[in-house]
Amino acid sequence: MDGSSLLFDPDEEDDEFFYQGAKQQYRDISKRTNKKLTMEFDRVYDTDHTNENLFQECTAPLVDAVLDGYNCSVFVYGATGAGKTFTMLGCENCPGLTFLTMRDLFEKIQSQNATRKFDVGVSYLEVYNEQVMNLLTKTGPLKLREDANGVVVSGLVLKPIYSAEELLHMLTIGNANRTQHPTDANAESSRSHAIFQVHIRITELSTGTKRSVKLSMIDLAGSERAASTKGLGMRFKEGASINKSLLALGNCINKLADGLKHIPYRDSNLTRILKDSLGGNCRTLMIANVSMSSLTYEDTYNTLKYASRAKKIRSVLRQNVLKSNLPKEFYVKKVTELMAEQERLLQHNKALESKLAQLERSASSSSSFGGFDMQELKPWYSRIDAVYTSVIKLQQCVIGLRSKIQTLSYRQTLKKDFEQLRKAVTQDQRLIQESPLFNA
Ligand SMILES: Nc1ncnc2c1ncn2[C@@H]1O[C@H](COP(=O)(O)OP(=O)(O)OP(=O)(O)O)[C@@H](O)[C@H]1O
Repeated sequence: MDGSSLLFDPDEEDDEFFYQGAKQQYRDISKRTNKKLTMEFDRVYDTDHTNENLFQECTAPLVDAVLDGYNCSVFVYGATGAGKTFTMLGCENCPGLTFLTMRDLFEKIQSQNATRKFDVGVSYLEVYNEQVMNLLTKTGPLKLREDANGVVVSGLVLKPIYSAEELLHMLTIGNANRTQHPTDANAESSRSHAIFQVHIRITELSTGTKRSVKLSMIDLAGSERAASTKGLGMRFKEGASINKSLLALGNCINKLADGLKHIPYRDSNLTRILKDSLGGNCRTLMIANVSMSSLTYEDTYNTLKYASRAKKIRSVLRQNVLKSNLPKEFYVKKVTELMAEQERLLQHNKALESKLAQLERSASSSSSFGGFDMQELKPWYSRIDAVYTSVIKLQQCVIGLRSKIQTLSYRQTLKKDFEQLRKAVTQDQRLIQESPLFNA
């Protein structure tokens, strides 16, 4: 309909039927009434839009967020044949979101090389029939386990990457290993969920601060009704497994949207792996692919319903900062600098205050406010406010740094005590060994 709303199942334009010049009102009782549902989304793209449009508006901002230290995930969801893989991978003339996003990521990394160090590693997994496989090495099934950092894939080794070309090469290898089988709905149907992840460790060269972030691109297998794909045997098992994991995903989305505490991530390996992309510390973009075909009417309706529910999920984001190994001297220097800055601002503030007092004095003695009108005074007031705000911020910073120094001093004292204790013990041991009693 427009850039952010969509009309599902609109009224069809019926040919009007006239009898003897009069329009006839009729209703086909065998026909289901149209749902005519208007749905609101952050953005709706129609058939004129390209993957490049999607990249510019949706995933380019995520690359900036990743480089600012936030985990981000993009996943495509929809009925089989609706265009999920096309959105993610595209074709030669119309590259998909993964290619465009990775190229942008590496360009931005290159432009920041002077001030930051980047260590990049990738993994490419597929969940096929509930089994987790490594698409880069064609190995598996891999086990999932949970630790303090969340769900971990046992035995998964990240492949270090040094250029955008290498990264795209890995993507090609993984795609070639992905499980695909023809269905009636799609000749090249992806029968597994594919999860491409780029893990980046960012080190700020000036401060040594480290951040570890993750960008995940997830191409889900298509939802399908068994009847619509006429799957038999293995294909039926595949379809059932896909639907089971998508059902588990739908349940998690519903519960997260309702703000519930217990989310059944453990119901499938797909939801276990996506745990931090759905409800964790992650900015998540969900792309719902829908087709205009009436063959996928129910699937399209379900996809849109899930997308509407997913829009309600709110997560709390934290920047991923790892501890920095900075010496105590760094903090001492920083405090000294901040205190000098604070002193300068205080002096500046005093000067502004006395200027203001002078103006107020002349204002009280004359109606013209000492030659200034109120409009001229306003900027001075806001400058004073701004200086006060800066002073307060600096004071908070100084307090934080002082407490860090105290902790470091305390640690140093403990270290010294420990050292003395160790020496004393060594000496005692030596005395014992040298004693005649010990040698007897
Ligand atoms: N925007 C598009 N422009 C041109 N071709 C498209 C577009 N979207 C999809 N297609 C074509 O439609 C077919 C099905 O698309 P695709 O494989 O991406 O569907 P899918 O949702 O990933 O399906 P499945 O879940 O079965 O894997 C492919 O041949 C693809 O090239």
